[in-house]
Amino acid sequence: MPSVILTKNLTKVFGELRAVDSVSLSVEKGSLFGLLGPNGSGKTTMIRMLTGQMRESSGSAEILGTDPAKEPVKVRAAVGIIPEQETPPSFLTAEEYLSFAGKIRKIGNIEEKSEWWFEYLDFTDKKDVLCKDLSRGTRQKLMFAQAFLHNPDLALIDEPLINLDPVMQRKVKGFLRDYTNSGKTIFLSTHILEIAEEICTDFAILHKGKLLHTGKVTELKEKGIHLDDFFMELVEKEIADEIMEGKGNGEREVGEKGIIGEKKDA
Ligand SMILES: Nc1ncnc2c1ncn2[C@@H]1O[C@H](COP(=O)(O)OP(=O)(O)OP(=O)(O)O)[C@@H](O)[C@H]1O
Repeated sequence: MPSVILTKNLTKVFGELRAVDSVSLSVEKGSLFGLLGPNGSGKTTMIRMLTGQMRESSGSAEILGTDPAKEPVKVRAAVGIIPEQETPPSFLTAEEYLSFAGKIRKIGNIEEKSEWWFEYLDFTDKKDVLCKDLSRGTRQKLMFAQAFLHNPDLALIDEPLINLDPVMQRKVKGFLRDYTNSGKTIFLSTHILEIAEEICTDFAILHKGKLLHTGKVTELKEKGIHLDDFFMELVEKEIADEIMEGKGNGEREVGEKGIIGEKKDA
């Protein structure tokens, strides 16, 4: 399978902090890829670099064959993006915002497509409401619609389900699964492990900017391991290694009852 996202030693440094630290990963076409990590582990910084919103300090990335640092506008035109802080312009109504997003992306039949999204995500009654007066969940629906309006080959979405009610979450999860089953790719950042386990095909775990593991969700399922147990043990082991500074030798054995075994190369 070809890679739609490829990073090599991608790094972002803020002063003394290595927010993303030499991350090399590959995301295959058609995958629903979950980027998992605790608060502050570097997920949003990764997405910002991959979408050309932020330049890397070192290393490189390729998105659909394009370097987002060199051609950010080309990358942003091709992909769908839901940024972490959803902020549709406050002075536009929901309908005006989708129309504006459609014009920027030069999408035909924008009224018809917007109508479909209003109905699909069940917020037709809010289309004339100013974005500033929308609830957080409705703003998230709007950001979701704008990201998928042009049917992108790749969407990078940062915590897209967090403000949605259970009924809407189920609908969006189904949409994401169908979307990737049709050959498109989703790169999803979340710290809700249950959602990742339920819908993702592949996952990567970030901790303090470092890639601790990448793998397939089915591999864990076949071994009867829950993603949250795997995640907790891996992150706790990393923290223990940090405390026992200098002791780590690259092995990640976690004792008799450990589920991780040894560290897999990223
Ligand atoms: N512009 C910035 N300047 C300085 N530090 C930053 C900046 N952006 C992010 N950071 C720091 O980089 C680290 C990674 O932040 P990031 O937002 O990427 O994490 P995250 O995994 O998305 O977190 P969360 O799950 O809480 O949203 C954090 O320590 C954060 O404070």
